[in-house]
Amino acid sequence: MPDTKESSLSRGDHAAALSSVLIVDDEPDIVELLELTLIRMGMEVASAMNIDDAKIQLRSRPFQLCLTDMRLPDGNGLDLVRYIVNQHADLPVAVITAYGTTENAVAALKAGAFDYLAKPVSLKQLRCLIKSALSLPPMQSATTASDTQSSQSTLLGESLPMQQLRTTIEKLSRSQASVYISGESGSGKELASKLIHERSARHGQAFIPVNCGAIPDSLMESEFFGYKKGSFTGANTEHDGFFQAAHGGTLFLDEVADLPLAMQVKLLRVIQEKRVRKIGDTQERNIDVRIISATHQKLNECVENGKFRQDLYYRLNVIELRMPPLREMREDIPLITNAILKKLCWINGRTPCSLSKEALTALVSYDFPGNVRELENILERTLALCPDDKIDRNELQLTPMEAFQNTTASSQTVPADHRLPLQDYLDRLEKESIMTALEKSRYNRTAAAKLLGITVRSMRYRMERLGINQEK
Ligand SMILES: Nc1ncnc2c1ncn2[C@@H]1O[C@H](COP(=O)(O)OP(=O)(O)OP(=O)(O)O)[C@@H](O)[C@H]1O
Repeated sequence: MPDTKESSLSRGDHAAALSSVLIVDDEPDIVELLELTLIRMGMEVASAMNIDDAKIQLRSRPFQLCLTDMRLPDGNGLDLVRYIVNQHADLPVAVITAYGTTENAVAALKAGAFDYLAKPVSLKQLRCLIKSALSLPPMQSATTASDTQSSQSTLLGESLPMQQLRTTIEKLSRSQASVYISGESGSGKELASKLIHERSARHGQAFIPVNCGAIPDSLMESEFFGYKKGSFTGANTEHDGFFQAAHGGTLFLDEVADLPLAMQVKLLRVIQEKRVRKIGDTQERNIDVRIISATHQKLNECVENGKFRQDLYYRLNVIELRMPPLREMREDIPLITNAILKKLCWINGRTPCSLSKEALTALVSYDFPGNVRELENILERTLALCPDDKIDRNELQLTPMEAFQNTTASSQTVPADHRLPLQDYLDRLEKESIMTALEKSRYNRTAAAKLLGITVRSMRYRMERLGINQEK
């Protein structure tokens, strides 16, 4: 028989009474402690001694959270996590691990656990975990991009890789684990990280994106950790860093491979201790931040050649999400193109435009080294130069090599256009300017971008598009 206990509640606590928690543990003392705490928080509590009993209870009624020990008489807590992820995908499950066994915690997070608590269980952490788990939004079907979200915050595409990606995002949004997003420039890493945040229990809190490659080394520490008034010349007021700004929410570390080694050590410490000390402060303060990181570089190679610390890599890469390049989802190009065109026409107050059949064929055959961002740039440039509402293939001005590499027999009837050599010429000029700026700035991309009057992001995109080696 399931053992169910309810708290006696005042009227005001009624909403909380609807939340019920299943505790799975065979140690009566721990069960009692958890029960007492949860009942005091206004929860309804049921407990199970083993995995079989837990499964029976899970089938018999809905729960809003499951807390399970890792070592159970008839199996491992991980087995229960996997069962819940498969059979009750909407139910967050947290594991309780023995002191110092971080491998178990990481394995549970990888298997889909929402979070973990280390023994001895801190009641403060337990309350925090419960609050987060209960504020998770209901799970969405991830097969199609949600109609309720604007295309700006939706990963568009109906191809298999895109459907799988959305399913994975939906799953890992329901976890507190650190996520590392790999993928080429412009493939939607930042967009994916925003979606993870929006679909997570942290959705009401801040999402702070940080481009690690754009912060001068001398400002790194104060930008990340903040400073107290008077801690250095020019510190006229107290200042919050990225960690304080993201407290309760998500910190997105874009281009994390660009962090200098000295900063990597400091970051690792903050992530491990979950505490931050502002520059000039005497005290460390608790910080609750979920970290999502990304880079277009191969982070494992950066570890191998000593540019990135292995211990930090393991901390950040609990779960890896790979963004497919646009050329691996060619069937999505028409859909994404139309969505971008629609948005651009609307922003510019133009009547809706469309592409000719040949133009669309050319786009679908193009390799897009700069991925969706490059597609956006191509369409923006085309709209600026094309007054008509029908866009032809030659008006797209695709880079010749790639544009003609994969063309079909039918598209070869399109006459050569004088604008293609012009594009070549412009590319050459652009490449020369970038090379000069890079040489002047000793290959510091941030400084070079400043010299050219463009953003670091735009600089990176242009370097990639023009095949300029970034590793110098
Ligand atoms: N599947 C997609 N559907 C709709 N828009 C997309 C998709 N993928 C990317 N985008 C759009 O492409 C642009 C680039 O995306 P984003 O900035 O997330 O890429 P990134 O991988 O973080 O790039 P970088 O490596 O340069 O930082 C954004 O405007 C984003 O909204």
